[in-house]
Amino acid sequence: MTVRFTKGHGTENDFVVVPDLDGRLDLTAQQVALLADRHAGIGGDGVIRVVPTRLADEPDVLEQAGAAEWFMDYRNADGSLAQMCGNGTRVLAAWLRREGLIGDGETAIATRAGVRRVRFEGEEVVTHMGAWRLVHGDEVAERGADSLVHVEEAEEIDEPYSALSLDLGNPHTVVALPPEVSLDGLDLTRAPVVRPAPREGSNVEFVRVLGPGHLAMRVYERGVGETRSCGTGVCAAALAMGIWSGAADESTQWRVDVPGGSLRVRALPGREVELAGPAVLVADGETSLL
Ligand SMILES: N[C@@H](CCC[C@H](N)C(=O)O)C(=O)O
Repeated sequence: MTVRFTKGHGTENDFVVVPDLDGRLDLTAQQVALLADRHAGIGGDGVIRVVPTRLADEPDVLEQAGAAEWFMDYRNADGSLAQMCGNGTRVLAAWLRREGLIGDGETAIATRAGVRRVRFEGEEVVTHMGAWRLVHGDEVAERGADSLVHVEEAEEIDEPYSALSLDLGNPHTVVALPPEVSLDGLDLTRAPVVRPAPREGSNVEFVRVLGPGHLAMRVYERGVGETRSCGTGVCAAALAMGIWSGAADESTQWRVDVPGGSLRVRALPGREVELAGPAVLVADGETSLL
């Protein structure tokens, strides 16, 4: 079977966008992994199947059909499902606009984490990322943010870093690197170990403060490995920094530099957050699915 695809990226977090406008494409995990394979397939950190929300086969998504015409069916490169992808929402919106399926105004996109609103602002695309929450909220309030979650860079390195777990629709664990540890020097060829182990796994972000409201971040994405950017991860990193400094609930803004570029994060009142950055459509083609 042959499918149409577009390769796109947001700060070099890259995706294979596969339109499924009549909702007939039942992508298996193996097919996704092959599409995402950088040697044997098209290559990407994830695959985005674009499907009308009313044709989605997941009840929680179908419920969003009245609010959002299009569903971002996001899969990680290993074929696993993910609830949300911040960079993916911008690339999907750029693709929908180019295809004439949406206009220039704000659009709503259904995701497994609920509806996300996306708008175009000049060269940038801005996503309202919805509500965020602290995973260990009550304990953080009682015991402070530092001692609850630990991350080891890899299994055999036994110097854990203190971390904070946040839910952005998908799970994140953020480490503020101690000053003596080099962000560039981290070995992210293997998955960092999070303790206690989150039930559904976690994306892990390592962060360094570069200046007021300015961070640098590297990320190990669940279901992928190290990627050059992660939109939900950038939001989690900025918010964690805000929590550690006591400013996450205010209208604070951050610039977060990642290996693939730079993104802007704005904390909104009511524990919501917004992400802004580029979206690039690189190439179009056809490929066969085995
Ligand atoms: N890169 C994405 C997040 C993709 C999903 C993630 N790997 C997960 O499994 O939660 C982003 O830009 O947010």
